[in-house]
Amino acid sequence: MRGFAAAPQPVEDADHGGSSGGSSMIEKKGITLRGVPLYLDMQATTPMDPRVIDAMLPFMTEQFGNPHSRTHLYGWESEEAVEDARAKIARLIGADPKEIIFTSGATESNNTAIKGVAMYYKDKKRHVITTQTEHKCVLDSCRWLQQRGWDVTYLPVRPDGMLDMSVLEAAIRPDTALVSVMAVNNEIGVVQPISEIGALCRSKGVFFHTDGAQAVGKLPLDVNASKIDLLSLSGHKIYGPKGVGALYVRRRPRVRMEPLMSGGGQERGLRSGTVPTPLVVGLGAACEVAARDMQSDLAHVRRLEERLRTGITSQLQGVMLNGPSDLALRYPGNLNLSFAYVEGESLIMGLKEIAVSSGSACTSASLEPSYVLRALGVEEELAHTSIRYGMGRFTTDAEVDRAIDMTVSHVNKLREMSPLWEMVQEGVDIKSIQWAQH
Ligand SMILES: Cc1ncc(COP(=O)(O)O)c(C=O)c1O
Ligand code: FES
Repeated sequence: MRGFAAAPQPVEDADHGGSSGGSSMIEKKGITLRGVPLYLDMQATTPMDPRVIDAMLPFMTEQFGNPHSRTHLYGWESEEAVEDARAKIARLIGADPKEIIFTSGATESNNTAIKGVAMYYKDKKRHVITTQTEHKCVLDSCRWLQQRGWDVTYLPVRPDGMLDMSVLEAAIRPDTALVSVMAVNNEIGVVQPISEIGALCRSKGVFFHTDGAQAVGKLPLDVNASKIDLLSLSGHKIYGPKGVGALYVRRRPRVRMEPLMSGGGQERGLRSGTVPTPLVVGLGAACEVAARDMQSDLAHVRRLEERLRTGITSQLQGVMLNGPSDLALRYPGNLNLSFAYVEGESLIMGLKEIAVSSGSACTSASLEPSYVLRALGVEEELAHTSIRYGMGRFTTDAEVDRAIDMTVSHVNKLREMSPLWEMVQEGVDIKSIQWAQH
């Protein structure tokens, strides 16, 4: 991680001549690690930027007032800080501050947008459209509606993860209330054609919601230019705190919705509950920094992605990219690769010294590999050996180089033990083999 003291420092392992003396063993969940793993999982969460922590601290100490207290200075200064944060979030996405609702994160924003809009318009419109590759919280919110009598269309995507505009257009009906399509996919980084979707939805009189958890603060996004009616964002994906997010709700043309939370009527009645000043201030600071640093952050992850991808593919055959290869269509901080001729579980277990995410089911309770990769048509074996490398603002060249070394040496080691790999080396066409059924 570069530059900042608060960012977690990787512990170099002895094999790579590290200087930080990280030979101490860590025992966790039955796995022995040689030190703190190298963190390349920025889609899961990001470390807080020290500038964000600095902004938050006063609101966890002296300035602890309830922002809704109207009768004293403690309340007034908290309210001022909350409104300042709201303006910073609005500025990042080209919105009016009045259109920003604070929530606990993108999960709540997505639930509120989808269920809230569908319930408000339920008498006239009972159809919702989304895609098969959305985040679980979007898919589950849609299932929730289905169980209560709504009709939901889950659109397929192309093999690179992109939504086909003609498929979307054909799915829109007179009773469609909402289209929900994420801006950037969390597993494969594909960037959906948000402006085209917005224009189509506006022309058909359908509201357009986008889950911007992986996009806001990382790629330029403007709610008016892209005709977005509702947008979800999350603090902890953009170097801000966990447990806070926001929902943008358009005022003109006005989007109406039922609140999911009953109570004191805060946030224009759409989200009752005391607004958590320190978290909201942190989100505001994260958005301000993101707006300022977006171009340099992007250039940084573009360079790292190129280094990582070419570093791995120049040394290994049989590596498949999941998602678009065109970097105009993929957020470069996300590189998702599948490794042929290795066994999924051994690959994941062997790479425990790098904190990455996997499309394999080894890491979860389900036995199915990633539904996102399956929706792209990735073969089951390759879905099992997929690794998502997530890079960000604080990722360094040295970390990427270690990830390349570890990946290459581990994949080579597994392939040396693989009879399948031996056959491939000998020129046998694996697909032509009749495997014994059992
Ligand atoms: C695309 C996407 N949507 C929603 C979420 C949920 O965000 P939060 O953790 O803020 O609830 C995530 C995070 O995993 C995500 O990647
Ligand atoms: S690799 Fe573990 S379940 Fe597929």
